[in-house]
Amino acid sequence: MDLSAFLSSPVLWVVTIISALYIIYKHVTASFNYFSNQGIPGPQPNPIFGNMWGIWKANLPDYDVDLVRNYGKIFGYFDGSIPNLWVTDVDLIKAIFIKDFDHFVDRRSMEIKLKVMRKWMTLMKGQEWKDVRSSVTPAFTTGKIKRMSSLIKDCVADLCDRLTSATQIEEKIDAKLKFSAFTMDVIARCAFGFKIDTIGSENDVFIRNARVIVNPPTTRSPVGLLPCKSYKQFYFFPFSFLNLFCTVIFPNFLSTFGGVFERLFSIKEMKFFFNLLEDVLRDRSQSKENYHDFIEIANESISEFTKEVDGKTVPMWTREEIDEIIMGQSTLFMLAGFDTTATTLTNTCFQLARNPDIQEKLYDTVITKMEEYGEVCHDMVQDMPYLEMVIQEVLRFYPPLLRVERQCTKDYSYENGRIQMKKGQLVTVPAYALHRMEEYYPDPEKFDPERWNPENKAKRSPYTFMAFGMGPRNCVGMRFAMEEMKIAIATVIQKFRFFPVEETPEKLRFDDGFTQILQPLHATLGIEFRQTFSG
Ligand code: HEM
Repeated sequence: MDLSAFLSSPVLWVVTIISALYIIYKHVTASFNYFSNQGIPGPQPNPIFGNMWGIWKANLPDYDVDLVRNYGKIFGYFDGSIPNLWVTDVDLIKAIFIKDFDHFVDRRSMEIKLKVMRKWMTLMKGQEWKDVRSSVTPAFTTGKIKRMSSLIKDCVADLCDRLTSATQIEEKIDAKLKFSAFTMDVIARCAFGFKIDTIGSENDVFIRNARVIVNPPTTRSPVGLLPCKSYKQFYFFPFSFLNLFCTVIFPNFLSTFGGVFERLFSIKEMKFFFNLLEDVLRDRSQSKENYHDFIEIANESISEFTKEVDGKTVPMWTREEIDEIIMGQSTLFMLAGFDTTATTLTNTCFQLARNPDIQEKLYDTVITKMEEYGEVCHDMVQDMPYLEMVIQEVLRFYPPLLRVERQCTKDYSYENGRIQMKKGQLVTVPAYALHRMEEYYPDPEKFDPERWNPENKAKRSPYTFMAFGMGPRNCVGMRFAMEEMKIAIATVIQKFRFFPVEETPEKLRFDDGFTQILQPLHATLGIEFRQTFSG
């Protein structure tokens, strides 16, 4: 047989294809004994997709609860070929997130080199993340947040005007829409130094651009996620189909072709916000005015961050780097702080409508504190333990981010080698499922703020609550979010009463799809003005 006949022979083709398939199969399943070799249980993975086949058919919160129920507190899962240890054991959570954090500094993320976005704290890794986080953290101390509280109060006053109009028109509201408009207003004023003139209007240029960025198309169809405006999935927890494909099934794809994907981010809506911030920073460099917003406060804290060079203390960042870090965190503020906060406010009002006794108790505490403080303000909401208990219970019941993730950054051994983790493997704490474990929260489907009174709280490990994550890489905006939510709830509850109407569901349902941020559906609530309110 001559060479060309040999090369075109059907037998050779069949043998080649079978061999190639065998090699691919071996490659994609090579890690599948990673957990079983250590005696760690878990669902059986499939080639290519690991355990992720079919997640788009499931409602993620229920999916996570079922997995934990079926496989226990520590089990192995495969994101494609990447081993991912799911943990709801409090000792192991403590070890990973606090004690041995230096082995778990990063989250899984793609590398972005594009200006501004490369400074998004959620995506950064290693030492660079530590430096940026350390310089931005002082902007979120209680004192600094108190400075921003007057801006939040202005936004709450506008929210109350819009709710008052709603009581006059229909006596019911789409709570998610109303609170989304409010949180967008807060972000515009605090993070962009911008006042939205017509909140809720499609014609407002800020809202129009923001909507594209914060409302990615979530759908059950993987193809529907391809347009890639779904930053949320990218920057937090890679779950869009494209991301699933790239980071999970072919983990090296993004680092190799990351540049192509960067361009997908660089859409005109994102540029609108960069340009806006550039203008604000330019104007402010020549202004002596005080603004009391995040831009001003972050500028102070980042500029004050120093390093040692040749025994001398010098500024850590150049002016250009400071501007880039501010712009990065301000745009991230919108991505990380918009939906999480709007969703929690919506869920709080839903629970208050469904639990009138809790709503009345909260109302009474607000009225009592009003007598002491005269107005809803930073000091008043800091002095309202019951308000804090209600919000904590809402966050337990519905943590807006379903899962908290870390990537192992250097090999790790837990309990003398009982569990071995290799660099690159993932760790997931399924916050929603953790918060529904009977062992930690008896009768978990009961909404009960009393779980958070000092006596009950002291009986529980702090590692059973992961709504804001945990440890040095927890939510940097937690104090800001709590301040915003407390001022909003205390003010709104003092003026309005929420109640269920025909459209109000018995239990909140959440959007299906890949997104890991809970999206409440049909949160229609009745609302009425409180007769007793004299303000
Ligand atoms: C109810 C509101 C919020 C919730 C439930 C929430 C929750 C979370 C969670 C679970 C994480 C991951 C933490 C971890 O990995 O341990 C996180 C990270 C983060 N959040 Fe929030 N968040 C909220 C509001 C905000 C706000 C208002 C901002 C901005 C001011 C913000 C900025 C961030 C940033 C920048 C990170 C990444 C931190 C880092 O990588 O160092 N969040 N958040």
